[in-house]
Amino acid sequence: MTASMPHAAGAAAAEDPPILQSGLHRSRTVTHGHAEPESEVATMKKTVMGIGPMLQSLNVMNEELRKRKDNLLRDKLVLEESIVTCNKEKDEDTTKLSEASESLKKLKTEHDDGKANAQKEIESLKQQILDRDKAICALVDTTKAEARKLCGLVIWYRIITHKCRKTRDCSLSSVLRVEQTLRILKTRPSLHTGFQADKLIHTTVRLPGIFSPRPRDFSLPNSSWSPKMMELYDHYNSQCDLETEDIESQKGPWIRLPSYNRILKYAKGGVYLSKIMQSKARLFTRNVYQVGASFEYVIFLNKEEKKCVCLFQAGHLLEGPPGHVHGGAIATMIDTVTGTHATFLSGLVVTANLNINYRNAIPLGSTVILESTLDHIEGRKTHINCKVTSADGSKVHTEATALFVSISVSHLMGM
Ligand SMILES: CCCCCCCC/C=C\CCCCCCCC(=O)SCCNC(=O)CCNC(=O)[C@H](O)C(C)(C)COP(=O)(O)OP(=O)(O)OC[C@H]1O[C@@H](n2cnc3c(N)ncnc32)[C@H](O)[C@@H]1OP(=O)(O)O
Repeated sequence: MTASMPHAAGAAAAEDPPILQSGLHRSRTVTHGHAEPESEVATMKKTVMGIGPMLQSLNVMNEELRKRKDNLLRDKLVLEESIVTCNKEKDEDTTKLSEASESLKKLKTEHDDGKANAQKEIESLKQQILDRDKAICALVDTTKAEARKLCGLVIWYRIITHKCRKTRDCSLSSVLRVEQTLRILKTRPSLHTGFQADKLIHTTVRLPGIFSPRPRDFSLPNSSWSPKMMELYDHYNSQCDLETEDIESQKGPWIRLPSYNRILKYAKGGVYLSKIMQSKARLFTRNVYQVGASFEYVIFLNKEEKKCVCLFQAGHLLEGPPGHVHGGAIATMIDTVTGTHATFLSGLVVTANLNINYRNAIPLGSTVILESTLDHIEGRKTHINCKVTSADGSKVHTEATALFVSISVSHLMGM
């Protein structure tokens, strides 16, 4: 029994708090050691008295721990709840994502289908354009005779109507002749390009008297031209061969280009162009009858040097900054001269790009020279340079580069 005592005491010591342990230990020692009992009791009492506050603090600690445990349990519950909510949201998001990717897939399919359809439409339109071009080429190239006949009829019709107007000949035979021509023209196969005999006749009939078969040539000198302008004109004009109907017979280096439609014949391929494009409209620069008021100019072409020179005198209608020429009017002249030049070099063209540097303002009424030179031709593109200088060449007013792109007749008709 005694042998097992220390073991039991040791086990109790392991479970009890340290102060309690030391008190018990001492009482055991006292019992076994036969020490003075009274003092030992007093010590024991003291020890027991000390245990009370210790137990109290232990209770407080215990309470705190319990509270912490409760809090942790509550937090755990909250976390569990939010995990459930998160999982729910995650599920919802996954569903939404799959729905979105589904609709995206649908949209993509629709887009691809639309694109394929558009591509098909583009192809078919391209084909239509090609067919239209082919039809025009067929007419222009293979049935020239037919087209010429058509043009001949138009011209004939114009002459008859003009004669009738002039002589006030309203006789039955004249009316019948006109009617008959009209009928023939209307039965001609019209191209799918807006180039319709009907329209042509309509335009011709309704043109006012000023558009006579002999239009005024605005490139000829008039009373508004300054002495400088006249001097320069004489200089270039003296180097021109006389203009004749047959361009092949013009042997001089310079040609003075008349202002009206007939100049188309000088363009590359223009002899035929001038026949199928019977427009009587003029460049807007030639639409002011009051001499000296707006664009007074003449263009000379040098076939050998492949360049153009334009003598230009700006009138008061072209005022921009006080006393000076408007930049747009200068741009117009540059476009006109380089455009004419490019037409001569490359046939039917349109301006694709025009870059202008205005260096010095041009005084109204002064004479300037626009010199247009070929930079290079690259496929459909004709690059032209242009310089505007004072009449004596001492001052550079403007410098420009222009790009012209060759177009087909059908492009022009469809523009
Ligand atoms: C001299 C003696 C002979 C006398 C003859 C006298 C006859 C007198 C008769 C008349 C005188 C004329 C005097 C007046 C002149 C006035 C002219 C005007 O004011 S014209 C109206 C304003 N211009 C337009 O309205 C064009 C509108 N634009 C178009 O129609 C097109 O955009 C066009 C034709 C320019 C191009 O279209 P696409 O589809 O046919 O060709 P894409 O492939 O786009 O271009 C072809 C090449 O050109 C380039 N290009 C096109 N536009 C460009 C740009 N703006 N800048 C740079 N490059 C461009 C491209 O990059 C392409 O080059 P890559 O073949 O690839 O090397």
